[in-house]
Amino acid sequence: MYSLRTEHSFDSAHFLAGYEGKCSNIHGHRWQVVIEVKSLTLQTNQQLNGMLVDFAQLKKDIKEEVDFLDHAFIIEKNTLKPKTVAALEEEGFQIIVLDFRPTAENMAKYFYDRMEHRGYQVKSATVYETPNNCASYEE
Ligand SMILES: Nc1nc2c(c(=O)[nH]1)N=C([C@H](O)[C@H](O)COP(=O)(O)OP(=O)(O)OP(=O)(O)O)CN2
Ligand SMILES: [Zn+2]
Repeated sequence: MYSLRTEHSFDSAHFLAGYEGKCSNIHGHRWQVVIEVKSLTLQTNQQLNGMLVDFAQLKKDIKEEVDFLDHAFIIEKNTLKPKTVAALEEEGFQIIVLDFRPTAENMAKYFYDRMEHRGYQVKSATVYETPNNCASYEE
């Protein structure tokens, strides 16, 4: 089995609704996303001969996924009043509403699914919330 690994980061704010402690308040992270993709075989055509996928393509794809969340305020659906979300949007803030609590674990699954959706066989997705703390998802 071959695997490739690349990483990219984004800066965004979030909070954990229902959490008892400081993480219930709005705060920011430099989220570091590490993606590993896998394949039993390598490509054989000229340009990609001997490659699982061109690193350039893999980097482009993860960058697009990560950039969607960059410099945004990530909110779990139904955890803020609609009028609060509307007011933030009216102020021009970049708001991303997700169906799940934005923990490192759930964000790892999110990136796993996004990359699978792009056609990759994902080995694992890891998300660092801080330089020392990360969560991974794999199947
Ligand atoms: N299993 C998880 N635990 C926690 C998560 C998570 O995603 N998965 N997230 C948080 C908070 O988002 C918080 O930002 C992280 O908290 P903490 O580790 O305390 O990070 P700090 O950098 O603030 O740590 P210090 O040691 O205080 O500098 C909480 N738990
Ligand atoms: Zn946090």
